[in-house]
Amino acid sequence: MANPGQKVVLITGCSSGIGLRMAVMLAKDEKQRYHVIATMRDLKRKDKLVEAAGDAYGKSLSLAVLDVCTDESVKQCIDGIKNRHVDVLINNAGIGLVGPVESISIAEMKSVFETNFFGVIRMIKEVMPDMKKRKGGHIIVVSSVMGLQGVVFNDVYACLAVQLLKFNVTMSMIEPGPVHTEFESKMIQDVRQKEFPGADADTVNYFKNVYLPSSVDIFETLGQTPDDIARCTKKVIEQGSSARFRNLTNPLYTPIVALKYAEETGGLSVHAFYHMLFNLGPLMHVSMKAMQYLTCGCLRSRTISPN
Ligand SMILES: NC(=O)C1=CN([C@@H]2O[C@H](COP(=O)(O)OP(=O)(O)OC[C@H]3O[C@@H](n4cnc5c(N)ncnc54)[C@H](OP(=O)(O)O)[C@@H]3O)[C@@H](O)[C@H]2O)C=CC1
Ligand SMILES: CC1=C(/C=C/C(C)=C/C=C/C(C)=C/C=O)C(C)(C)CCC1
Repeated sequence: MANPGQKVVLITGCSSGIGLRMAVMLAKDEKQRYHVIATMRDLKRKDKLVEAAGDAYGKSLSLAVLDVCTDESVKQCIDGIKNRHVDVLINNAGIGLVGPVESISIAEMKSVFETNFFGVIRMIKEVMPDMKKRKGGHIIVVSSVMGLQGVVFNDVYACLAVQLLKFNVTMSMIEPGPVHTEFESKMIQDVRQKEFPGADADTVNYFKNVYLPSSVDIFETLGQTPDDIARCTKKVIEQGSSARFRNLTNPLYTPIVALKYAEETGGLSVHAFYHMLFNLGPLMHVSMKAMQYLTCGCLRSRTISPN
């Protein structure tokens, strides 16, 4: 149970990766400011978290079952918290899916939306009304640099941020680029097992032999650790109501995002990505470094640095 003065932080998807490291970092806060409710859909996967939490387990860190895809599971978890009081909600649970669109079934795509989109909405619907009543709270969404392309989602989040300001509830997006977690290994394993039915040989070839090696290269050159993302998120929590809405975590990735805003038709980013992927190939990470150099690191200040 939280001590008086401690903020109750609920995190989804804590069995691995970013959620696990956030839970541990906040529970071990040197000033003991947080009580973390680390949730996961299957408690059989708790061992890594319990081990990493050490002494904090059972004190500033407690465990609860929560599957973001089920209304009942979400309700049961929140009802199980004293006064349903959550100060900081961190929506972290999420799954990835790569591959040519024609080879992916609608059911598979729906499962991504069910987790990454409706999972977040489900959590917000359950927790936000109490925050509005209390006139305080912070909702954090671990989104992605890839989310910056998804205008529809961003509109929904932006609208919520404006409305919530009126109730003193802060909304923040954390937008990491590649991070070394199970996300990456699950993606590679998934691709190995699949045959991509419905996609033509050229598409499968570009996907497997051009995109995937480049993607692995990008993870190697730019990849952050889940601790980096946890540190950024801790900073955002500590900024309270002055926290920014968008928080890019990776200064090396900012030039890529900047292209999108530098030229409003989208032509610049489409052609730059095409060139990087199909013409530069193995030299791509050199061009990423060059872009960083050309922007003189001045975009660094536009990120929430983990350091
Ligand atoms: N790694 C990366 O490069 C990046 C990741 N992100 C985002 O960061 C977040 C965390 O991912 P990351 O730590 O990297 O990946 P991991 O695969 O290591 O962790 C994902 C976590 O989400 C959980 N999860 C999946 N489905 C559900 C569900 N229905 N209910 C509750 N929990 C669920 C998983 O639990 P289980 O063990 O039960 O499967 C796991 O604990 C995701 O939202 C992802 O989209 C954003 C940018 C980059
Ligand atoms: C191949 C390739 C790219 C790959 C980017 C990757 C692989 C980003 C991964 C982000 C992740 C994993 C986000 C998770 O939500 C760039 C840099 C766009 C440049 C063009 C070629």
